[in-house]
Amino acid sequence: MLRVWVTSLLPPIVRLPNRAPARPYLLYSCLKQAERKRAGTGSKVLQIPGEPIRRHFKKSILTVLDCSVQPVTVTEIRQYLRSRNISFHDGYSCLHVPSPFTPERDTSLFIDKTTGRFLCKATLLEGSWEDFQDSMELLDQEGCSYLSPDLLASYLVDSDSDCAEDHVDAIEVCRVWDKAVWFSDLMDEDSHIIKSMFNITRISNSTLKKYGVKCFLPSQSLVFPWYNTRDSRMNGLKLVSAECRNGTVHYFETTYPRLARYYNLFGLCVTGKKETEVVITSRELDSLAVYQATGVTTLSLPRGISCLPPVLLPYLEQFKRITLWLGNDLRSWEASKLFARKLNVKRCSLIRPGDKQPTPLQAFNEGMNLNKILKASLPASHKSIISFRQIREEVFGQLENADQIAGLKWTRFPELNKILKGHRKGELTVFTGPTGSGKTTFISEYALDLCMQGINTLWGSFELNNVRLAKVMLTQFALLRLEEQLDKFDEWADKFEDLPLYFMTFHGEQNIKSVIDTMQHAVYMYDISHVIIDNLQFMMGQEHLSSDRFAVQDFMVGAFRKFATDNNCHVTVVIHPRKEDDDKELQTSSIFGSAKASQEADNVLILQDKKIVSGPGKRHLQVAKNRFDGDVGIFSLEFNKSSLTFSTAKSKQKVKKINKDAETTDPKLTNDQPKQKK
Ligand SMILES: Nc1ncnc2c1ncn2[C@@H]1O[C@H](COP(=O)(O)OP(=O)(O)OP(=O)(O)O)[C@@H](O)[C@H]1O
Repeated sequence: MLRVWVTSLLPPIVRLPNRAPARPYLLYSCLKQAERKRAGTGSKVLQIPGEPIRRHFKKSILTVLDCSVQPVTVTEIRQYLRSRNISFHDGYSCLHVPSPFTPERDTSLFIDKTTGRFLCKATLLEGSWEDFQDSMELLDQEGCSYLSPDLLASYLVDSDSDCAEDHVDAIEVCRVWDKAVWFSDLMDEDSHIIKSMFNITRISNSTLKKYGVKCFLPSQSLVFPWYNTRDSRMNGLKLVSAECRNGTVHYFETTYPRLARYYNLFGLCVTGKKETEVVITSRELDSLAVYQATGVTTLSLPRGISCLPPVLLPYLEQFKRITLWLGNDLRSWEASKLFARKLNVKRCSLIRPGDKQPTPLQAFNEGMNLNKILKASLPASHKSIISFRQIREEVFGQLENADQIAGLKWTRFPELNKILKGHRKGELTVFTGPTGSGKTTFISEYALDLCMQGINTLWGSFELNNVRLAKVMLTQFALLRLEEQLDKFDEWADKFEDLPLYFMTFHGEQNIKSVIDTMQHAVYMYDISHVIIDNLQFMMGQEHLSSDRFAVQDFMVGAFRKFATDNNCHVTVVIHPRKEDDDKELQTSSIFGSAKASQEADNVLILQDKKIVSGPGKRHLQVAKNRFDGDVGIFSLEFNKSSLTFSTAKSKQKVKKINKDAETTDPKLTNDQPKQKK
């Protein structure tokens, strides 16, 4: 089965005046002749964004990672290409290959070195590594020189629900674009008011026009178009509106299509094919500022610092030098380091946030010399041995931004912020609690809270199936008993769908290697920064039954620790305790096989439900280890059965410091076999 994403093979649904929308059509092909002969290639590594996944929900609610395909390495890809005498050029993030979809067979096809996914820039056909191999087989079978659109079209089937969604989007794009006006056509006074709202009074009308930015007067929004690189038709647009509340201006973005399917590298339509240097920013207005101040080629990312979708990498292959200037806070700095790895650090340099290096628009508005800031960018590649001089600025940045270093704060668990200080990238959190005490329910809300603040989250729920987990999360998200208010389902499900939330399809016993491979893949594809594993017992596997289970557990905790550090990604692992003693609360030593493993975790959280609990439903959350600043403590949680949430109890009990030395080890500990929930 070949699944490809085509933006241009079918006629557009609605035509815009002059420019026709070419919204991506999600197509499923039935390449019966090219049935896979190779074993294990029947399913996909990843769900294509926007694809309808769960039929029993009205709309697709889960973005699922299907983990059944073996990851491909760049060596295997190269070997395959050589074995078929396909010439290729080794690019920065992709291999450049002659496209089997164009008669010219020019090198317009890009194969991602990490995932094997391909994109043909000439036809905008997209697919997996298996799809590419199938296409090559089909080429042989058909005995033709290339796979023409006519030939492919006969194998392609539309996805009705996406077409319907595309149709609605295209109408809206058309309506907004038609009504929007150029700044040069506005009265000076109107133009000034709107520019002031967005702090762009210094951006000229000609810069705005060059980049196709219009103004949509009914909502006083800026309109950023998304043009198709192939034929300059319109794929969609982004509307940015400003609203003043309590003296502060808030900005809101709406995209067509919805954000998960919005892949606009803004500025690409005005970028020359021969340009070799580019500045990448996180906001369209920053790109306008950089361009106007310096004249350099500049692009901005479709979803800011939250992700760099690999599907965009082929468009950046032409650049020999990339400067990432993503913002003026720590999260932007973290994102620029992460994105540089995807882009290939050798060609990247980064602008470090600081007083003298604010966001591009701010720097431009303050009359700073942007060329000078660009010149001061730091190479992203670093040697393994460095001197303090090289990291001195970074140390200063950490001290200067102490609050940001402490991590993202939970909005629903202020007590947790008091003890743990926040959620930080690259850490490993181990979470335990007695059987059936509400571990999954709590950790679901704990992760949802962060996800709602923009933390790209990947769930590995091996015990509870994804539909049941999503039902819990959706209830916690809506803070409503949705089964009694089904009429509100769509409203909440629509909002829920926009969260950067992904699920692995694993269920039941799993092998740690395939789980780690999938996590690695998800980090690359979706810039995941928080992975939740619920729970570790499901990775113990049959092969380990004879060996010491605690040693195996230690090994796995070590593997997650390494993953968290290597990928600067937070991993939260749920672990069942060893034998529980009804009279005693759990402690760190109730969890692990050995002290070595407890050293691996940065944070240890325990959901307590025994001695210190007075009423039904009451729980306490104990922070038993906190490597960041050593503070440990405990606070009470109250369970709300209708919203399935653990709001922090408003009791007088303050955060209590716990004496770590009081912990003892229970020598009579036994294994706790995992049970799978239906
Ligand atoms: N504090 C609570 N009071 C009462 N019921 C709760 C509480 N917390 C969770 N529940 C309910 O208890 C059930 C089990 O919760 P959950 O699956 O989160 O527990 P768990 O600790 O993950 O279980 P297991 O040990 O089997 O993994 C769910 O139906 C949940 O709604």
